[in-house]
Amino acid sequence: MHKDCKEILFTHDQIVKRCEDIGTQISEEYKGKNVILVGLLKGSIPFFAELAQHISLDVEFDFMAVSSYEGTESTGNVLVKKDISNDITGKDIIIVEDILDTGKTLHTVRAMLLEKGAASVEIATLLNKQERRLYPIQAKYVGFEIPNAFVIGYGMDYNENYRNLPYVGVLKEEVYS
Ligand SMILES: O=P(O)(O)OC[C@H]1O[C@H](OP(=O)(O)OP(=O)(O)O)[C@H](O)[C@@H]1O
Ligand code: HPA
Ligand SMILES: [Mg+2]
Repeated sequence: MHKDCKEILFTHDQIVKRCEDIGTQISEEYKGKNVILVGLLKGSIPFFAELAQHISLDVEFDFMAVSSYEGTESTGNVLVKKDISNDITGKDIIIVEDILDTGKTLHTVRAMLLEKGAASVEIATLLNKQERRLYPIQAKYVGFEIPNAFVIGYGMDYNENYRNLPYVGVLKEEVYS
């Protein structure tokens, strides 16, 4: 375990198993539809890559780069650094995200994709931190519910570090306090 990690919440094996479950569910629920998976960079990369391999449908990939966090706090400004590149008019979108925390990011991005003419926009998130929610937004697919702690690994960072850890863990408070 990394020295800055207080405890491991979910191992790599547990995450892969949830990706299998969610991938199977999506494959059944979207049968016959043209789905576009929209990954939010950077945090979603490992979850996106694993989940996509368990979806047995023809799917398109697209990506947005959005960020709003400095350290452990949201700035409240969702900055779009890269927008999607495909036409999504009339398409069924699943946003693939690492974590749903205050909900500001997904609330903002979902509205943007609907504004561009998507037929439907649902959310698949690896983690849901319900206790911190400030915006009315819900994920259709959730890997795991987590308590109110700052987590790292499997794509998630603190000041751009720890994204490459193969597990999800809690960051030691002494690292950021
Ligand atoms: O629900 P919220 O409070 O909006 O928090 C969730 C968002 O915060 C993180 O992104 P971040 O801004 O850190 O960008 P990153 O993916 O590049 O790390 C995370 O990847 C989510 O997109
Ligand atoms: O707990 C978190 N960890 C990493 N990034 C985040 N973005 C929102 N919440 C978190
Ligand atoms: Mg981040």
